[in-house]
Amino acid sequence: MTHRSGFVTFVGRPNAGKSTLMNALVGEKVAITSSKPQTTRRAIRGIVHRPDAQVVIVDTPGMHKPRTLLGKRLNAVVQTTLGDVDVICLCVPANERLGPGDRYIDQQLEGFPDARKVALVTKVDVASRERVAEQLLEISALRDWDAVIPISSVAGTQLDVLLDRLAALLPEAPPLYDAETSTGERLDDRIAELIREAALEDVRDELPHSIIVTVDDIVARKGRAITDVYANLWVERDSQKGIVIGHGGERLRRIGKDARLEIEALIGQQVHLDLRVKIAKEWQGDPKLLGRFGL
Ligand SMILES: Nc1nc2c(ncn2[C@@H]2O[C@H](COP(=O)(O)OP(=O)(O)OP(=O)(O)O)[C@@H](O)[C@H]2O)c(=O)[nH]1
Repeated sequence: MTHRSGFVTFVGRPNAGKSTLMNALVGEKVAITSSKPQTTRRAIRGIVHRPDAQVVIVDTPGMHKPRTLLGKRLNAVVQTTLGDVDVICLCVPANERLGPGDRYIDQQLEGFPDARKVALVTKVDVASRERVAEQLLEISALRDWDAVIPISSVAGTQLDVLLDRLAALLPEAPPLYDAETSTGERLDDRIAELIREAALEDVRDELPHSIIVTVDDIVARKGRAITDVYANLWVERDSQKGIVIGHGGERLRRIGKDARLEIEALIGQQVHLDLRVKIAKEWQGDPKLLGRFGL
């Protein structure tokens, strides 16, 4: 049997469902997701193992016109990723009309002539059959795709069809990762992301973009099945600190508890989470701070 392996990435507007799709294909939460746009900040790898193929999925931030230095850096992450992959899938949600944002991203794909290109109409579970059909026609008109596939990550619709197509588009090569590996992410980065996810779901408006999480230390307690995690949740301004902490510390406790449960599920052990809220003044526009945060 021939074995294929290679890299696939999903591009699309913020909130198109890219991270959710990667998790559904990998079968594990390797990327956090949220209803807030621009959740993904790094190129996160998730690995799908099959007997005949290994599909390495690189999740990228959503592509958009940048407004901050952070936005510019996120776009740069996307550009670098696209230059390195075998297949690029453009994701367009079925429940939103194809717009200038999608066309802009489609045009960007011209810069990567060597990659195979697939169009995905996502979230078909929340659109009528007519709408899905319409969207398939519109996206088909954009270019000569290697495949056009309607899918739903939430309902699990056509994910097997998608994986078959992706595997077939990859070059013949031996596996790149060993069979146990589901992600290229480090444990501290995964934990920081789980804390950020818990915080994102709990705050409104522009605050999600201002939040970043760092992990100082992960320490297994001697002789006990419990791990101490020391983490910081950074915001940009004093007023935001108050919002995250909440009335009498209520919101921070809730975020901490939600995050702790997710971290426990990840490491399979009881966790004590020490979470501090700190201020990194206007970090989204500060090159030094962005560098310190690894962005
Ligand atoms: N109904 C439905 N909702 C979905 C589906 N896929 C994703 N979503 C929802 O759409 C929202 C955005 O999903 P994400 O996977 O975070 O989107 P993304 O494209 O990675 O977003 P960015 O990180 O902002 O680029 C979340 O609330 C998901 O639950 C789907 O197949 N069906």
